[in-house]
Amino acid sequence: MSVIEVLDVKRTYGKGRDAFTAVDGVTFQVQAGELVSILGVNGAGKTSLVEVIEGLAPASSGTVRVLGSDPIRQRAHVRQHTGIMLQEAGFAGDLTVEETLRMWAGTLTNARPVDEALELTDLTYRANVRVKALSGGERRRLDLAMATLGNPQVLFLDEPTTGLDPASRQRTWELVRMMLRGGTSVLLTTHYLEEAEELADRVLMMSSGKVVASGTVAEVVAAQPSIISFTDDGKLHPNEVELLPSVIGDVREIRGKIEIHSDDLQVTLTALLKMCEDRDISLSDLNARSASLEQAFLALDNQPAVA
Ligand SMILES: Nc1ncnc2c1ncn2[C@@H]1O[C@H](COP(=O)(O)OP(=O)(O)OP(=O)(O)O)[C@@H](O)[C@H]1O
Repeated sequence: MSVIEVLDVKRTYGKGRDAFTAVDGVTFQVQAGELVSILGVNGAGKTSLVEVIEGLAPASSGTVRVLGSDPIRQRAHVRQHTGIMLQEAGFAGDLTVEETLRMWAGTLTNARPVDEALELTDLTYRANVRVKALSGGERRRLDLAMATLGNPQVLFLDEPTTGLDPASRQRTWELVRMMLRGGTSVLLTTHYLEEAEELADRVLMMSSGKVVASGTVAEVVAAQPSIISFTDDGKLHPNEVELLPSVIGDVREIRGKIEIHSDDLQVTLTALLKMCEDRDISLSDLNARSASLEQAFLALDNQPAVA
């Protein structure tokens, strides 16, 4: 049994002529210990979908099961095993960080020690500070400490690292990986594509309420070309560059820099370097990179739905 099962879910706002379908027939599953990341431009329908899975709003049609239960009708059972980190959490500003965590721990059946939660989110040194005095990033870390305090089987993370410095972001990713190793299933929404590349077992790209691509990062990125760019001081003719093996599309010149796309990075790069070696041409600013999730994201947005 999947931990999260979403079957043909639709969510429509308003009625009649004003009706607007924000989620339009989405189906997917999340297995135990798996992290699935939902990606999409602003307004794609991510929050509208995740709210339904969290049991915060009903679907207009379709079914959702979390740990085999309906997240609205069997809310008590589902909530007991779920951690939710929303974009904006409402904390009592006058409580300290530690008091906030202790109060929350008191409501949970399987809470980790508060000291451990502080340590894992790097908040030990802020334990006695009132919540209203925390910086934005520290507040975000407190959100994460609260969401993971009960060792949940299912964890919802909505933009968990927005506003975090690079070191705190790494710590957050470590904590998420630790939860995954412990068997927690995670549903992550993020605009930070490197975060999805780092953490996601599978990604789900949404556009206009529909899923337009899904699979592992490697699968979603596979259709995109690799990119090689360099400066050659005009020694190579665009035609001969275009004829290198596995080059696809036109050769582009951007501010004196040549950019080529390849569907086999190793083959094209080897041939390019051989040609330069034979003719004693030195390339400056040489850069070669495989396709990124960001490239796939930009290419896939506005494409017709596949699921
Ligand atoms: N209460 C509402 N009433 C009417 N339309 C809504 C409502 N909430 C959201 N929408 C619309 O539904 C669409 C999807 O919104 P949603 O917030 O789910 O997108 P999102 O992918 O989470 O965007 P973002 O990345 O900006 O958070 C948007 O066009 C939005 O304007």
